[in-house]
Amino acid sequence: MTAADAPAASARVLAGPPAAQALLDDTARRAARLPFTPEIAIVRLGEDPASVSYVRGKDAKAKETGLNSTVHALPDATTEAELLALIGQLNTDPAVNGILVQLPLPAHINEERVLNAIDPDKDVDGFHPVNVGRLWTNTPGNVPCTPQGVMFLLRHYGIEVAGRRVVMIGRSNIVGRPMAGLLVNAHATVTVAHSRTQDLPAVTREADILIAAVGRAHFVTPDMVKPGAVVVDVGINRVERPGKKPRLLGDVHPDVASVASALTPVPGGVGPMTIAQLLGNTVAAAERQRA
Ligand SMILES: NC(=O)C1=CN([C@@H]2O[C@H](COP(=O)(O)OP(=O)(O)OC[C@H]3O[C@@H](n4cnc5c(N)ncnc54)[C@H](OP(=O)(O)O)[C@@H]3O)[C@@H](O)[C@H]2O)C=CC1
Ligand SMILES: Nc1nc(=O)c2c([nH]1)NC[C@@H]1CN(c3ccc(C(=O)N[C@@H](CCC(=O)O)C(=O)O)cc3)C=[N+]21
Repeated sequence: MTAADAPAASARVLAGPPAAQALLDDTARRAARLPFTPEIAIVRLGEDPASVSYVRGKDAKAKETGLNSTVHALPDATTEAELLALIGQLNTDPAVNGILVQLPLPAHINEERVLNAIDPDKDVDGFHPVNVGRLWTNTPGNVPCTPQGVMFLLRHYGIEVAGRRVVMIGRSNIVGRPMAGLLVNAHATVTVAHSRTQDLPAVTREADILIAAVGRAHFVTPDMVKPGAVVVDVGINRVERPGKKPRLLGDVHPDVASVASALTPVPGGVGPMTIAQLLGNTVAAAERQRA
C-alpha cells in the first residue's frame, strides 16, 4: 500500500441520537415531576412532505416522552385570519403549554404576523421578537430549538466553546442568528458569514468550530476547513426519489471528515437534537407557567 492509498484520518462522529436521548431522558424526568401533563400544540398547514414528516416525528417523540401533543393539520387554503383565530384559542387554553407553527407557511400567509401572534411564553420555537430580545440580552426565555440543540450536543461531547473562534455560515432567523447569540452568550468569538461574505474559504479556515446552515448540499469542502476543527452540519437537503424515502444530504461534504477532528453526520446529527430540544422547551415553558 502506498502513502496515497492510506486511509485518511477520519473525524470523530458526533452522533445526535445518544445526545438527544440524554436530553429526552432529562425532559421526561422533569415532565413527570409536574402536577399536570405538559402539552404541546403543533400547527401545520398543507401537505408539504417534509413538514408532514417532521410534524409526525415531533408528535411521536412528544408522546414517547410523556407529554400530550395535539396536531392541528389545516388545509392549504386556510386563511391567515383562521390561523390567527386558532393561535388565539391556543394562547388562552390553560392546558396548552407550548405552541409550534411548522414553517414554511404557504405564500398567502404572512409569517411574521403569525409568529408575532403566539404568546411569547408559549412560543417554544423562540421565534417571537420578545424571545429574540431575551436571547440577545442574555435573559431567560424560549430559545430556538436547533441552535440550542447544537449547544447541547457540543456540551454532551465535551467540546468547549468559551474563548474559541466559531464561524457560523448562515444568518436565518431559525438557525444562524440565534446560534450566533447563544455562542456569544457562551463566550465564543463569533463570525457570521452569508452569501455576501467575501472570500468565504479564508473566513471559514479561521474557525476552531465551523457551523453550516446554508441549505446547499455538500457546500462546505475540505479546503474550507482548518485541520483539526470541529464541524457541525445543520443542513438537511432532501433529494426526492420516486418510490423510495428521500435521501438526506448535509451542507458539509463527506470528505471534510479527513480534515476535521469531529463532525456531525446527516442524518443522525443535529436533526434529532432539534426535536429533543423542542420537548425540553415545552417542559421548561410549563415549569415557568406554573411558577
Ligand atoms: N437539522 C435541523 O434541525 C434543521 C435543519 N435546517 C436546515 O439547515 C439549512 C439552513 O436552513 P435555514 O437557516 O432555515 O436556511 P435559509 O435559506 O433561511 O438561510 C440560508 C443562509 O445561508 C446563506 N447562504 C446561502 N448561500 C450561500 C453562499 N453561497 N455562501 C454563503 N452563505 C450562503 C444565506 O445567506 P443570505 O442571508 O445572504 O441569503 C442564508 O443566510 C437547510 O438545509 C435546512 O433544511 C433548518 C432548520 C432545522
Ligand atoms: N416552526 C418550525 N420549527 C422548527 O424547528 C422547524 C420548522 N418550523 N420547519 C422546518 C425545520 C427543520 N426541522 C427539523 C426537525 C427535525 C429533523 C430531523 O429529525 N432530522 C432527522 C431525519 C429525519 C428524516 O428522516 O426525515 C435527522 O437529521 O437525522 C430535521 C429538521 C425543524 N424545523
